[in-house]
Amino acid sequence: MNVIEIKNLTKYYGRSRGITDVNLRVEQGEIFGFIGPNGAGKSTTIRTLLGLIYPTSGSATVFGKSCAACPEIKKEIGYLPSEVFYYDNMRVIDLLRYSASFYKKDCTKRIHELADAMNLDVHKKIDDLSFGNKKKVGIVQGLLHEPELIILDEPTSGLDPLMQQKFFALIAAENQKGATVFFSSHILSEVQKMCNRVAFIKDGRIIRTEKMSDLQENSYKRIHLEANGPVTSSYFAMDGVRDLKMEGNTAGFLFKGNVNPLMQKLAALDLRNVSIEEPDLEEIFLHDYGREDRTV
Ligand SMILES: Nc1ncnc2c1ncn2[C@@H]1O[C@H](COP(=O)(O)OP(=O)(O)OP(=O)(O)O)[C@@H](O)[C@H]1O
Repeated sequence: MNVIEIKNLTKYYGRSRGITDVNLRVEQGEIFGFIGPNGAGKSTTIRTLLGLIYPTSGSATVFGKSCAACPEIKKEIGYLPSEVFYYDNMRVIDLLRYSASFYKKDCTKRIHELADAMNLDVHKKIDDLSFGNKKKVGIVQGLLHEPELIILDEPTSGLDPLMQQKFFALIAAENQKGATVFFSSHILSEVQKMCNRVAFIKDGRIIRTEKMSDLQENSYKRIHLEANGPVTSSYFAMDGVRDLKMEGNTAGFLFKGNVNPLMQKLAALDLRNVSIEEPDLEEIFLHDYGREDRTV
C-alpha cells in the first residue's frame, strides 16, 4: 500500500513557483529520502502533505485520504519541522502533555521513554533550553503518539553528532515497529545512511527517484591525493576516472566503479596524503543526473 501518493502536484504562491508537477509514492514501511538544495520545494511538498497549504493543481493523499480535504489525517502523522518555536514560559513536560492531549491515548509512558532516549530534562522551562534541546522537545512532540507516518524536515540541524546518532536510532526503531518515514534533507550522507529510496527535487521539480542501493553503486566519489614527487596522468588512465585535475604533486578526480584496480595503481605512488569523499549534492546533480527525468 502507498502511504503517500502525490500526483501531478503543483503549488504556486501567487505568481511565484513553489513546486511543479511533482509525482511521488511512498510505500508502507519505507524510509524515503527527499533531497534537494535550498528553495527546491521540499517544505512546500511537506506543507501540502500536512494539509497546511492547498495545491494549485494535482493531488496528495496520505493513507488514501486527500490531504486537502481530511485535516484529521494529521493525527496519524508525526511531524518534525526544521525550526521549532514554543511559548518560552512553559515547562517542557507541560508542553508535551498539552501536545499529547490532542490524541485519544495516554502518551505519558512514551513521553518519558523518548525524553530519556534523547537526554532531555522535561522539568526545565523551555526558555532555559539551548537550540539543540528545543529541537529535542520537537522530536519528542513529533513521536509521542507513536504515529504511523513520520515526516521529518531537516531533522538534525542543531543536534550534536551524538544526539544525531541517538535520533537516527530512534527513527530506525520506529521504522522497525512499522512506521513509514518521509525524510527531507539537503544532506546526502544523512539520507544515505537511513533511506531505502530517495527522490531528488530541484527548482520545484522531481528530477530523479532512485533506490538507495543503485545510487550508492552508481555515484562518483571525489578523490584527492598528494604525492612526495610529481604525479603523471598515466596513473589515472582507467575506466571510471573523470574530471582529472593535476597540479605539481597533487591530483584530484571523480571516480566511479571498483576501487581495487585504482588502489593497486595508486599504491605505486609515494603518497603524502589521500582523501576519498562522497560527492556533494551538486556533483551528483551535475555528473550523475544532469537534468533528465526518471523515476522508479
Ligand atoms: N510563503 C511563500 N510565499 C512565496 N513563495 C514561497 C513561500 N514559501 C516558499 N516559497 C517559494 O517556493 C519555493 C520552494 O520553497 P521551499 O521552502 O518549499 O523550499 P525548500 O526545498 O524547503 O528549501 P529550504 O531547504 O531552504 O527550506 C522557493 O522558491 C520559495 O521562495
